[in-house]
Amino acid sequence: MQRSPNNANTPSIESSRIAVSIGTTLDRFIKNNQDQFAYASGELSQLLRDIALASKVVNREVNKAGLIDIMGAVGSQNTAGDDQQKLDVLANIRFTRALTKGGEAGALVSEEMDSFIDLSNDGKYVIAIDPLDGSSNIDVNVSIGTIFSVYRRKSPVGTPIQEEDVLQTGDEQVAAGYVLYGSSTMLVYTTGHGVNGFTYEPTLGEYFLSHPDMRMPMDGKIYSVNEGSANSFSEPMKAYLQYCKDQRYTARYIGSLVADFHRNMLKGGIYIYPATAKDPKGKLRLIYECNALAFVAEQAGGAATNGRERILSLTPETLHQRTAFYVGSQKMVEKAGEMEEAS
Ligand SMILES: O=P(O)(O)OC[C@H]1O[C@](O)(COP(=O)(O)O)[C@@H](O)[C@@H]1O
Ligand SMILES: [Mg+2]
Ligand SMILES: [Mg+2]
Repeated sequence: MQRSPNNANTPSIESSRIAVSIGTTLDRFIKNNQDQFAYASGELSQLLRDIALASKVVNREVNKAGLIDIMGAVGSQNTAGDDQQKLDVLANIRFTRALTKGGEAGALVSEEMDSFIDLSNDGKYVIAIDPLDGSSNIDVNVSIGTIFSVYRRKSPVGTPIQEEDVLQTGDEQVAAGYVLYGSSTMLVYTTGHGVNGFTYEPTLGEYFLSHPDMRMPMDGKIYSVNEGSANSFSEPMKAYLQYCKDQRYTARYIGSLVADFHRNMLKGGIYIYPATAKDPKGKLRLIYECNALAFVAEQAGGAATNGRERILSLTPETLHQRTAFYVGSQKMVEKAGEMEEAS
């Protein structure tokens, strides 16, 4: 690690992708890397700031979940048929409000909203969001997250939002990432120029660069699968699970996609939510869960498939479409794919 010439104590990393100092604020990092934002007109970077701001508000509520009345369900269900938790609804309000206020977003797609919102403004971007990921873990104080994808609208600004604007392939994302509300709160994102992670410092109310140029190990020894549904897995999936055990891999499953993904990105591993009897098309949603993490994974040197095809190449047909999801270290995703292909 080089030492920056003008401040011997500040570690700095020079790489072909970025020039940063650990401890750079998110705002400063965005400013310094404006050229990484497609079209570089400031709108996309402002969108990212709006997402960061909303995540700070949600973080504040998550941190005191046991003290304030945001535990439990609200009594309604979302399109996926999940019981909406109070924090699902609250997080959806916070992100919708922040993204609507900014004016850069022209449309919003959310797990917690049946159809997309056309903001009828001059916003050039379409945001797809899972406001609160890992809802089953809210009341038990286990890490949860937020997942977001940003697309550029295709229809002309000032005209109604069309299906083509909200049903884009993952390869068309211009930015994507997640927020992890864990022992610390982190925001991790990519704009197609590598992946960077920022840790939230609550007393200063700022995100600081803590994980520059994140790389996912090519191989790993961790597998994350809900084995409780294993009886209804396909034969190739059962075979891959047995292969993981024969290799003496470690089983780790938090039940919050963002948290399982983040761990495997740092340590090397694979997360799989395959097709099951209960969810024959898989459980996770292509547009606001899988596309974002697939973009981050690939940008960090990992891979993401539905068992056979690249997630980012899939063309969605409906907003809340589900898919089987295999994501993580390249060699592990390839191995699982080979076993699928062999069947
Ligand atoms: O309880 P299961 O079937 O293992 O499913 C857990 C998965 O479902 C999810 O909770 C779905 O996400 P939401 O909480 O946003 O609906 C993922 O975070 C998690 O990986
Ligand atoms: Mg989710
Ligand atoms: Mg959710």
